Amino acid sequence: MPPHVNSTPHLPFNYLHLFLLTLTPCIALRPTVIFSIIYYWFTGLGITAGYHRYWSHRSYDATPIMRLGLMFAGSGAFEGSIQWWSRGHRAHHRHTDTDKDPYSALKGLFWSHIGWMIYRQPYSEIGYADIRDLKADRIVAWQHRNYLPVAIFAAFIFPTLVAGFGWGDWAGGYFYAGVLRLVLVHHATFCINSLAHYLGDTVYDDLLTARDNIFTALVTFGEGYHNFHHEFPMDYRNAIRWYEYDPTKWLIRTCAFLGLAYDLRTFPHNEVAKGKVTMLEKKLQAKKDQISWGTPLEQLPAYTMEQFRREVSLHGHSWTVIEGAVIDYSSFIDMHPGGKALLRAARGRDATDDFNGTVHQHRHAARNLITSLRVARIVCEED
Ligand code: HEM
Repeated sequence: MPPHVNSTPHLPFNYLHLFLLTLTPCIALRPTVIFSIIYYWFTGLGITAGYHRYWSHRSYDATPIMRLGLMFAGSGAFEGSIQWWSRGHRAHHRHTDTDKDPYSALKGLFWSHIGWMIYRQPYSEIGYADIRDLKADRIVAWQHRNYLPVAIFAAFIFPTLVAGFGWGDWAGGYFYAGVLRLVLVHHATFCINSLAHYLGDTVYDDLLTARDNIFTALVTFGEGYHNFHHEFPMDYRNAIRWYEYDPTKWLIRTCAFLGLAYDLRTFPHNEVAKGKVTMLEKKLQAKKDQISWGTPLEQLPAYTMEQFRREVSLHGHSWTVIEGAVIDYSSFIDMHPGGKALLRAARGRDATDDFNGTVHQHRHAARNLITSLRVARIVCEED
């Protein structure tokens, strides 16, 4: 082998070089990237914990310092003033899925995500929502009056100043922590109106489009348990179990621990359970409706015991009586696990006791089967 030929495979220098070159901007931008991620969460949670769960739904109380923080954070998401946003949101809850709902999911995914902001519905067409409490809130009123400068400062100037003065990355601060972060926060929070009304289960109520879904929760700072939220909007949680993904709830809990938030409202557990069971019953009923359970007993012809016996002896029917119902076992006798003889012996008489344990304690399969074999019902002589 010639001396210059190396048999060990190696990464060609130019590829390695290229790889390191690609990494360089990331390494140089690292503080900006980290800051952008933090600012993304800060402003996103400003919408979910502030605009949404605090001001729109009053699901907890907060100290003035926390309210100021939430106002600043929410302003950085550039989604309108608290007053404007909460008014629309309250209308959305009150008039969900109707023409008065500003972001009705029934108008399509695009409309509920972003269309409602592009093609603005006239203000007068949006349903009424009481916002007197918001108008009386000094922080809300101040932010509403000064919205544009406050939002421009929180969304663009502040992140630019932090990255600029902090580590000299003025352009990165503006672009990554300002513009790009804003676009991402917008779409994440817009998903609450769009995806959260499309994906997932109707765990508590199926009268509305709102749905519970873990994927939507991951995208929306925990607002994806939306069926629960529409059912119990005054609850500070969207996901009720502590471990279920709802960072907004975790933030509020942490703030309560630090003394910044208090009076966290939760809907009584028993009532939440009722909601869930009601829906389970509904789903179960829908499943039951797909199965034939035979003719309902009250719709079958009525015989007295005397008439029943006469019918059997006159026409030779293979009929027996079990729990007040006349059962025609002719189509089943060849398959009866207890054999033909016992069924023949039950012909023309009330075999309820035999069926219920004297001879054999029948289980669900037999009980379900007799609903399809019923041909009449037994009534007392006087009836
Ligand atoms: C006409 C209505 C009846 C139906 C639809 C029916 C149906 C069935 C079914 C599905 C089983 C097997 C599952 C279970 O044990 O629950 C079974 C078992 C049995 N049935 Fe019935 N049955 C009827 C009436 C009766 C009567 C009137 C007697 C007795 C007088 C009887 C005696 C038995 C016995 C002894 C077994 C147990 C068989 C074994 O496991 O070896 N069955 N029946």
